[in-house]
Amino acid sequence: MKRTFVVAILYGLCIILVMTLMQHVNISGVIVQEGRRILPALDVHTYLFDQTIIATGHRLPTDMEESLYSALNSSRRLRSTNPEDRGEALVELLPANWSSPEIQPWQQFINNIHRHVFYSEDDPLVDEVIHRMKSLRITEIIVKSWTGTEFKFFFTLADGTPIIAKPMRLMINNEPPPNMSKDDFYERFQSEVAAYHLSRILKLHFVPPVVSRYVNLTSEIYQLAPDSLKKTFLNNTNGVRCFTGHCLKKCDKEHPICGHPDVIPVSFGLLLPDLISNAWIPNTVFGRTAAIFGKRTFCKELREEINKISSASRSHLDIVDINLFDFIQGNLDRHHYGQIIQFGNNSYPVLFDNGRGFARSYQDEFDLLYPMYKCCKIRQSTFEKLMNVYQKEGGLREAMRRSLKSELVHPLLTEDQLFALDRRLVKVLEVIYGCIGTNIEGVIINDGY
Ligand SMILES: Nc1ncnc2c1ncn2[C@@H]1O[C@H](COP(=O)(O)OP(=O)(O)OP(=O)(O)O)[C@@H](O)[C@H]1O
Ligand SMILES: [Mn+2]
Repeated sequence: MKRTFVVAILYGLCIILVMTLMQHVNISGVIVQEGRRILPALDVHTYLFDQTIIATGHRLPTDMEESLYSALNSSRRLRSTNPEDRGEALVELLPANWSSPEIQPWQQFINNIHRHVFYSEDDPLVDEVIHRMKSLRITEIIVKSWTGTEFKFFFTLADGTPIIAKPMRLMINNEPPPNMSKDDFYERFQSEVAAYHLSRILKLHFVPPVVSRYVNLTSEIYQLAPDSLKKTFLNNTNGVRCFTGHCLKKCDKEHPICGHPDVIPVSFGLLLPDLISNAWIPNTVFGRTAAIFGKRTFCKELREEINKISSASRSHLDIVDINLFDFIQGNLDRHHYGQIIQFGNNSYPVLFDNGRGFARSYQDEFDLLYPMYKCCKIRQSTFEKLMNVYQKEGGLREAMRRSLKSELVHPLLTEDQLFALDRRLVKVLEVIYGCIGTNIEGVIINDGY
């Protein structure tokens, strides 16, 4: 009897010991937080990566929030150790005529690109370039032999600013249905503009300036169009002006590009002429290959893939930035990593082609977060930027709404798309929270950028 009692006591003590240990030990390598509400790792995985589970919350639970603020404070100490290195300016690597005194703002913008800083948030030049892109007359329409898949215009504005322009194909509330492949859906000019605003709000400056404008297909396009483009204009029906243009996909009479009746909204992106090379991004980088999910060597393979794209030591953290940027805008179409030729493959990425962002506001593309979830590294400045936006009154959604007010075309996003932004920001922060645990320095990295 006495023996059974002792065994029972010992057994009970063992259970208490194991339970205490479990609170402190990160069994799965994913979540560690003493005394806080924790989801078991397996559930976190399902929660994050099962496409059918969509969080409805736009705020973090209070305990997670507190924990992230405290991680932010600790990580600020990491920051001061390594001041930002801009690297050399592009003007130093361009031919001498780029530094003549008469150059226009768009050329100054290009000159002022640095190896490690595309443009600075407070640079008045950016606003001047944008102002001109919105207001200057189109003086030339160029037909390019390389035009990607869908139709686009190439314009020169009155001060020489080169523009890559995508006309409206669909209203922004026309989202791809659940089972449609991304390649079968149209690009939307609204997404090009909104993605630029998003990059400015998040202060992840890798998207060149893009604005929206109304263009008259008769007076601004037909009058100036080269013959090859003019020939694709269709007969006016009830005054509605349509053309097909030339491109690989959807440039035929079944998919005409039409004005209302001859005015059409268009995105104007600043074209960086002869400055860009494009590296193909393999699927591993987006967590998009199901075969590697859960593989122990995932992060090693990811690093190898990234090294093939860029030799820059910053590139792993750049990829994390790109992925979370694409996750927040719901863009599954990132396939290239733009690099400034003059900097070789050692600089930040330049992200063009956001035409398939803001795609499914009702769905979150968790695959894109897989590399961050799995390798658990994020740049300190990015973490800080995300937290700053999270703390803003009205969140990312209101910041975006305010920013888009400066555009000439409305609406560029729907309410659902604006709401999705905060939901996804919260998801990104949850993944970071899951990574940090007690290992702030191992997860939040200050690489000086
Ligand atoms: N602002 C820019 N400055 C310089 N080059 C650009 C710019 N925007 C796009 N490009 C170049 O033009 C190519 C095609 O543009 P974009 O990717 O937007 O078209 P797309 O029709 O979506 O092409 P794809 O079908 O390949 O996705 C880009 O890969 C890039 O090389
Ligand atoms: Mn594209």
